[in-house]
Amino acid sequence: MNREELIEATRRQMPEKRWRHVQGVVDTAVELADRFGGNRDQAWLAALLHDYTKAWATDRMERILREEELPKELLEHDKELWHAHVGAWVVRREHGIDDEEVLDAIRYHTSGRERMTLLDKIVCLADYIEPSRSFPGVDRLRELAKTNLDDALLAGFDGTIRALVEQGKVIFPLTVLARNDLLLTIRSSAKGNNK
Ligand SMILES: Nc1ncnc2c1ncn2[C@@H]1O[C@H](COP(=O)(O)OP(=O)(O)O)[C@@H](O)[C@H]1O
Repeated sequence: MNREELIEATRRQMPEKRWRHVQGVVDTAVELADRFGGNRDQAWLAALLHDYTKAWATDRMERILREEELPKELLEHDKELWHAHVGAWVVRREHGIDDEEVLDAIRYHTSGRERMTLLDKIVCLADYIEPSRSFPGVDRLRELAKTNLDDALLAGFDGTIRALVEQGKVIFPLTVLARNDLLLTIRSSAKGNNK
């Protein structure tokens, strides 16, 4: 399958508004890859496929989550988180995507994880700041993203965690682990710079 066919197959999975979001994430992820020394082909592919099953019916995703080798604890958490792992599984199966770094960036684009790779960070941050996103604080993230990937992503996770607490929602713990890990990385690199 060539690039155009993959684009078309992805576009068919979702309504127009979500497709515009995906296009924004693709453009932003490639920009971030150029800015921070990431691989632009992997950034393009992971961003294109990151929301592949986002618009699928919940029961379709649930069936895959239950029947395939996917983390069962997701079933206890917000359904919003399911499409990331299910999407990675589906694009491997349907399109033969076998680049594990790309698949991980898809799997962890919503929750984050500890020790995120550069590609994970690029896709996750692009998802927060692509041009059609509007939420309180998004402009601050865009500003931070001009110079510092980790600072911008940390601010993104902080905002997500804060919003989930304010809404009284259960927090999928990987986001807290991702946030703590980033914070410690930022602090230790600041100490290193002061030596
Ligand atoms: N750790 C978490 N626990 C629970 N819900 C979360 C967590 N992280 C993100 N979410 C929720 O997942 C959703 C992600 O939505 P959105 O960013 O539109 O999806 P996508 O990342 O696929 O583009 C938001 O509703 C957000 O509150």
